[in-house]
Amino acid sequence: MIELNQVKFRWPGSSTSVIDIERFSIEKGDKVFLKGPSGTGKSTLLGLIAGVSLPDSGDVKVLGQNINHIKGRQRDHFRADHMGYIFQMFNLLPYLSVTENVCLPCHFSKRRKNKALTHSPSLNAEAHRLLSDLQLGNDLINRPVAELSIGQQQRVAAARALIGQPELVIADEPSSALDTDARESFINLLFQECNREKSTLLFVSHDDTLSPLFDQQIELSKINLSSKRL
Ligand SMILES: Nc1ncnc2c1ncn2[C@@H]1O[C@H](COP(=O)(O)OP(=O)(O)OP(=O)(O)O)[C@@H](O)[C@H]1O
Repeated sequence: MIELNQVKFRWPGSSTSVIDIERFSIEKGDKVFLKGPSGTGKSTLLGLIAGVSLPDSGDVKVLGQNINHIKGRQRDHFRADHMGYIFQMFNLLPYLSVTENVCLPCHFSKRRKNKALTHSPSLNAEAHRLLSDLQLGNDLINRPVAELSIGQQQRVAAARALIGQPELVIADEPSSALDTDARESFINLLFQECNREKSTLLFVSHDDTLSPLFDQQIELSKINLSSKRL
């Protein structure tokens, strides 16, 4: 599902690479918990895997496709078709409603739209199914997303990543603003949706109590030569 070879990445203006990974791979269907101290490059690595950032050298392959060799717009399409991304800052569109935000990936990807429609009679119905499983009340679904609490926005971001069952779900600190009960239903839904289509889950968190739930736990410093130099 994911294969990195000799990948180096340096942020503009920085004198050293934040990512320096010789080899790293994740099998299809695996649920992987990625951890490491703050500022060591976890979000940067997720951005490279999603093709949001491009490495200075090396290969990043997702589903056998070398994504740093795909041109800009095609890369955006590839991401929309195959990946659901829960960003640390959510990246929701504040002027759209909750339902509109969740359905958004299906407007960029026919593949995701068709998959969503195999589960529910309409995109809105599928969005509402996911939101209801995430315990987000019906009264909120038509509200502008900016009016929601941070924990509620986090669940909208999760539903948006899961709609249309992408093969790869990338989650960057997705449960940090949730209380214990909401966190449990959040993780359950994430696993249930990923199991349904054998989606791969790459989950970054500082909450170590969640790590035993995953198939694999990876400490970034173990694979990243740059962390070892810090
Ligand atoms: N857009 C950017 N421009 C320049 N430097 C950046 C940018 N984003 C991150 N960095 C730098 O890259 C390093 C790694 O940051 P990153 O966000 O990947 O760490 P992280 O492990 O995800 O941290 P946290 O656990 O706090 O979210 C940091 O030194 C950070 O300052």
